[in-house]
Amino acid sequence: MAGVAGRLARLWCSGALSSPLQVTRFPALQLHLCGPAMRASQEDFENATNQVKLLKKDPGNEVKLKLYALYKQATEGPCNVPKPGVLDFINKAKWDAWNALGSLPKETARHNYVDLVSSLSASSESSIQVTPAADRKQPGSDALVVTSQDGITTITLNRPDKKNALTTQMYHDIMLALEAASKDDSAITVLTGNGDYYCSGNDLTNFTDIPPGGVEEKARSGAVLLRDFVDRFIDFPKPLVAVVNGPAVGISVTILGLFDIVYATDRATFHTPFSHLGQSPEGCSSYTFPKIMGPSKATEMLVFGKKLTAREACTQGLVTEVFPDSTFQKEVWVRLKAYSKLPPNAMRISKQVIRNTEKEKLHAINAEESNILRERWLSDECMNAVVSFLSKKAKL
Ligand SMILES: CCCCC/C=C/CC(=O)SCCNC(=O)CCNC(=O)[C@H](O)C(C)(C)COP(=O)(O)OP(=O)(O)OC[C@H]1O[C@@H](n2cnc3c(N)ncnc32)[C@H](O)[C@@H]1OP(=O)(O)O
Repeated sequence: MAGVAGRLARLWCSGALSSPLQVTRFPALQLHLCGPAMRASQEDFENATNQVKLLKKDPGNEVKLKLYALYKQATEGPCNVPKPGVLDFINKAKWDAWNALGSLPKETARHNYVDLVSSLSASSESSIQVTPAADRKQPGSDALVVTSQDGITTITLNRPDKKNALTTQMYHDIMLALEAASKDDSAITVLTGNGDYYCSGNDLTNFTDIPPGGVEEKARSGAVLLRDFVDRFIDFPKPLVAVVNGPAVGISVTILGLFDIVYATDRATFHTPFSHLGQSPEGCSSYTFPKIMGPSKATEMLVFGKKLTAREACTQGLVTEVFPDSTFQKEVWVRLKAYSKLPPNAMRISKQVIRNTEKEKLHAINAEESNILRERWLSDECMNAVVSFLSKKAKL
C-alpha cells in the first residue's frame, strides 16, 4: 500500500500527473511577464504572483514545486511547519521542496522566484494566451454545458480533449444540473457528450488529489460522492435520455441502466473494464445489468470487461435504438423534439409508475456498491491500474 502510494507520489513530483487544473492549487505558481530583474522588488514579486492564470500550459510538477518552495521561502522564510505524514504524499512533496531551501534569505528567494517565472514566461510565450474566464476549462465552468430549448434541457459533457472524463467537480456540477432540470419547465432531460467520445468514465487523475486525511479519506469521500451522484439518477423525476454520441466507458455506461431511453450512434461502444482497473461495478449496474441483459451477459461486461458495440448493446437491451453516425444528431433531435411536446405531467407520472417500485432497492444497491468500491480504491490492484494509466503505460 505504502509502496504504491510512494509510486504515485514520485509520479506526481516527476510531472507525470500534471494537470492544468493543478496549477490553480498553487498560490505560488504565478506568471511574471516582465523581464528578469537583478534585484526583484516587492512589486515585481507581486506581479509575478498575480499572473498565474495567464499560463496556458502547465509547466510540470517539478517546476511547480520549485515555485511553491521559493514562494513560501520568500513570504514566510525557512520551512516552519511539521513534516506531513508519509501517505500525504502531495503535501509531503511540497514540504520537502520548501525544506530543501534551508536558510536561503527571503530576498534571494524572491529574486529567484521572479527569475524563474521570467524564464518560464520567455520559454512559453507562444503558449500564453489570455482567455476570458468563460472560455477556460475550469471546474464549475465550461466542462459542463447546460442548455434549455424546445422543452428539452440538455446537459453536455464538454471536455472533448480528455474524452469527457468526469472530474470531481463535474460530478458535483452534474448533480446541480439534474437538480435544476428536475424543477425547470422542460419536459425531457438529455445527457450527451461533446466531441468524438460520449464519456471515458471517471477521470483517473481524480485519484491523485489526496486530502490531508490521506488515501482512506479520499476513498471515503469518493464513495459518498459516488453514492450521492447515482442517487440523483435514481430519483430523477422526468424522462431522462442518454444521447450517446461516441464510445462510453465505466460509470457513463453503468448509469445507463437508470436512464429511460438510450439512443446511440453506431460508432459508440460500451465498456466497463472494472476488473482491469481493480474496481467493481457501480451505478446500480450489479442489479440493472443482469435484469436488462441476463446474468451471464452482464457478467461478460461487468466482470470480464467485454466491450459491446452499439448494436450488441441494443440487442441486449441496454440501448434503445442505434442510428447511423452520419444522421445520428439529426434523427435523434427530431425525435426528442416531438416527444418533448407530449404533456409533461403525464410523462412524469408514467415514468414514476414504471420506476417507483424499484427505487428503494436501487438506493440500497447504490449504497452497497459504493461501500465495496471504497475498499477497492484502497487495493493494490486498483492503485497499480491507476498508476499504470497515469504513467502512460496502460490504456483500455
Ligand atoms: C466520485 C468518484 C466516482 C468514481 C466512479 C467510478 C467509476 C469507474 C469508472 O469510470 S472506470 C473507467 C475509467 N476510465 C478509464 O479507465 C479510461 C481511461 N482512458 C483510456 O483508456 C483512453 O484514454 C481511451 C481508451 C478512453 C481513449 O484512448 P485514445 O487513444 O483515443 O485517447 P487518449 O488516451 O489519447 O485520450 C486523450 C486524453 O484524454 C485523457 N483521458 C482519457 N480518458 C481519461 C480518463 N478516464 N481519466 C483521465 N484522463 C483521461 C488521456 O489521458 C489523454 O490525455 P493527454 O492528452 O493529456 O495525454
